[in-house]
Amino acid sequence: MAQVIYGSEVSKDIRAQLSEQMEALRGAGARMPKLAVILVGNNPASLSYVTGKEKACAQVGMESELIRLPEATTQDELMAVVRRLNEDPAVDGILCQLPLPRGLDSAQVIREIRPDKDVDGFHPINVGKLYLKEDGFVPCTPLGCMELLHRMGVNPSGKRAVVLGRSNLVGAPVARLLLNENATVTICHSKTENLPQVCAEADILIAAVGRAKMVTAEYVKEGAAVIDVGINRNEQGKLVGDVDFASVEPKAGFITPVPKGVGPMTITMLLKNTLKAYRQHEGE
Ligand SMILES: NC(=O)C1=CN([C@@H]2O[C@H](COP(=O)(O)OP(=O)(O)OC[C@H]3O[C@@H](n4cnc5c(N)ncnc54)[C@H](OP(=O)(O)O)[C@@H]3O)[C@@H](O)[C@H]2O)C=CC1
Ligand SMILES: Nc1nc(=O)c2c([nH]1)NC[C@@H]1CN(c3ccc(C(=O)N[C@@H](CCC(=O)O)C(=O)O)cc3)C=[N+]21
Repeated sequence: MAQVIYGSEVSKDIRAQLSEQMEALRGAGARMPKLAVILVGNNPASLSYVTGKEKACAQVGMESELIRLPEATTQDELMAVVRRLNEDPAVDGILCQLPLPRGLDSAQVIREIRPDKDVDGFHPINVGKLYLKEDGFVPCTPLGCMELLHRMGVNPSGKRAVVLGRSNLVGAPVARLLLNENATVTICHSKTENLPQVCAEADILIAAVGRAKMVTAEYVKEGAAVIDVGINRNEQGKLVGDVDFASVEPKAGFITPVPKGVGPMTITMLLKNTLKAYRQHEGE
C-alpha cells in the first residue's frame, strides 16, 4: 500500500513557518507583504479558489486585496487595473485568476504584470528564467508538486519522471523543474501513443490532465511516487483527481489525494512567492 502524503498537512507546517516570519515583521514595525488578486466575473469555481487564497493570507497574517471586476470588463479596463497595482508600492504580488471570461486576452494581461510582482510565475520573463535556471518566480502548482516529492523523500535525480499534461500553467513548468533536478523527463499529452505503457515506466508520475480517474493501476509502476494535480467534479459534485485513487494506492509507493493534496500546496506556494517578492522589494 502506498504512503499517502497530504498537502494539507505539509501546508500546515509551511504556513506555521510563514506565520512566524509575518509576526517577526509585524513585531519590527515593518510594512507587511501584500497580495492583490484580480477576479473577473462570477465563475463559482474561481470565486471559491480566490476565497481560499484570501483565507490563507489572513491565516498567516499577510495582507491581501481582492479586486472584483464585472463579467463585462473590457481588456483596457483590466489592463488599467494591472497597471495601477504595478505602481502601488504597498502591493508585492499580483495574481489574475484564470480562466478569464470570453473576449479577454489572458496572455496580454500576464505580460502587463510586472515580473517582480508576478507571483504566479506566468510572465514570459519568469518562464524564461525557469528555463535558464535563473532565479525568478516559479508557478505555484509545480512548486507544490516538487515540495510534495521532497516530503516523500524522493530525490528526482536520475529517476524516470513522466508528466501527463503539457499546459503552460502546470505540465510544462513541472516537467522543467524535474529536469532541473536531473530527472529523465517524458511529457505526455493528448497525442501520446501507448500512454499507459509510457506512464508505467515512471518512478515519478505527475498527473495534470483534467480527466477524472483516468490514471488507473495499469499506468503505474510498482512503488512509484504519484502526484495527482487534477481537480475534477464528478456527477455528485464531489472533487476527484486525475488518478483513480482506489486502483492506484495498492500499487504506488507514494500517492497524493484529491482533495487535500496539491490544491492546498498551490496556495501555500503562492504565499511563499509573495513573501519572496516582498523581500526583494525591501532589498533583502
Ligand atoms: N491542484 C491545483 O492547484 C491545480 C489543479 N489544476 C488541475 O489540473 C488539471 C490540468 O490543468 P491544466 O494543465 O490547466 O489543464 P489543460 O486543459 O490546460 O491541459 C491538459 C493537458 O492534458 C492533456 N490531455 C488532455 N486529455 C488527455 C488525454 N486523454 N490523454 C493524454 N493527455 C491528455 C492535454 O493535451 P494537449 O496539450 O494535447 O491538449 C493538455 O496538455 C485540471 O484538472 C485542473 O483543474 C490546475 C491548476 C492548479
Ligand atoms: N492565476 C491563477 N493562478 C492559479 O494558481 C490558479 C488559477 N489562476 N486558476 C485556477 C487554478 C486552480 N487552482 C487551485 C488552487 C487551490 C485549490 C485547492 O485548494 N483545492 C482544495 C479543495 C478546495 C475545494 O474544496 O474546492 C484541495 O484540493 O484540497 C485547487 C485549485 C489555482 N489555480
